[in-house]
This record gives sequence, structure tokens and C-alpha cells, in this order.
Amino acid sequence: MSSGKTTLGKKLARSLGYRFKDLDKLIEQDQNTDIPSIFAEKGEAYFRDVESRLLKSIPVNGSIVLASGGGTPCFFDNMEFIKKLGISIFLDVPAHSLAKRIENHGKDDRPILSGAQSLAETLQNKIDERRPYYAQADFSLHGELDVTHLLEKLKPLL
Ligand SMILES: Nc1ncnc2c1ncn2[C@@H]1O[C@H](COP(=O)(O)OP(=O)(O)OP(=O)(O)O)[C@@H](O)[C@H]1O
Ligand SMILES: O=C(O)C1=C[C@@H](O)[C@@H](O)[C@H](O)C1
Ligand SMILES: [Mg+2]
Repeated sequence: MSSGKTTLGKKLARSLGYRFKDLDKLIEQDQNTDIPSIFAEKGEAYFRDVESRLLKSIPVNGSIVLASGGGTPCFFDNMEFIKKLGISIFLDVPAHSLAKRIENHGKDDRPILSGAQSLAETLQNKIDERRPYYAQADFSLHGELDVTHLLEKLKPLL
């Protein structure tokens, strides 16, 4: 949820000479519609099934940088699969910064946040609930650094 997966993922892919894939985009292409419509028309359980199926269609060790969805690691055995896929990175950004990024973005395109009374509080609750999954990533980075510094921190780890 605005932690910077797409921004960093694209730059990282370019610097490694890998392809970049975004799981949310793959889902929208597969379903021929956008994510809010999938949630509204088919429900979250359906979305999570599609998300897991498409995650598992990514080739292991395929020279790909994949940006997952914000909830991807937290359902089914997805995190186990992600760990088999390659190196996993958790971009750890505090809830108040995520809330600012989402407010600036201005579009209500995240069904799991829509209608939230306090964006920062809802994000904090989600992060608390999901941290046990995110914490299984091979590396955690403080995602508030600018993207150039994030890349510098990452490159020696890969
Ligand atoms: N390292 C960073 N520091 C500050 N702002 C950033 C950073 N990385 C990304 N952003 C900004 O945060 C917003 C979300 O970035 P991005 O789309 O890369 O996140 P995401 O994790 O892919 O989000 P989503 O959950 O929508 O897929 C954008 O406005 C982007 O410019
Ligand atoms: O955090 C989540 O559960 C989500 C994040 C987005 O990337 C999308 O995958 C979808 O909106 C759900
Ligand atoms: Mg993204």
C-alpha cells in the first residue's frame, strides 16, 4: 500500500537487467478489469484466489523483479512460495507516511482501505496484523529513504 514497491522494483529491475512484473497489474489483465471492481463484484475471497494462482505462475529464478500486492504474503502459502521464488524484500514504511502518500495520490483505489475513518489508524492495524508475514522476507528496508539510497542499500545484498 504505497510502500514504494513499484517505484523501487522498476529501478531495481533496470539496474539488474531483469524484467519487472507487478502482480496487481497481472491480476487486472487476467480479469480484464480493475481491482476495485473485482472486490466489488466478486469479493475479496475470489480476488485472493486469483492473486495466489497468478503469483504461482511466476517462474522461479526467472530474472524477474516482482512487486507483489500489499496483502499477497498474508494469504494461503503465498509467503512460502515467495521465499522459493527468490530474494524477498519488505519495504517497511510507518503508517503515518503511508497515509500521507495515499492522501497525496488522492484516488480511492484500495478496497481494503475505502471508507476508513482514520487512514493512519487503519493502516497501522493492517501493518500490525500483517507484520508476522512481512517479517519473513529475506530483507527489511526502511522504505522512507529516497529510492536512490534504497537501491544502494539493496545492491550489495543481492
Ligand atoms: N522511497 C520513496 N520515498 C518517498 N516516496 C516514495 C518512495 N517510493 C515511492 N514513493 C511515492 O509513494 C507513492 C507510492 O509509490 P508506489 O506506487 O511505488 O508504491 P506501491 O507500493 O507500488 O503502491 P501500491 O500499493 O499502490 O502498488 C508514489 O506517489 C511514489 O512517488
Ligand atoms: O493490501 C492489500 O490487501 C491490497 C493491496 C493492493 O496492492 C491490491 O493487491 C489490493 O488492493 C489489496
Ligand atoms: Mg504498485
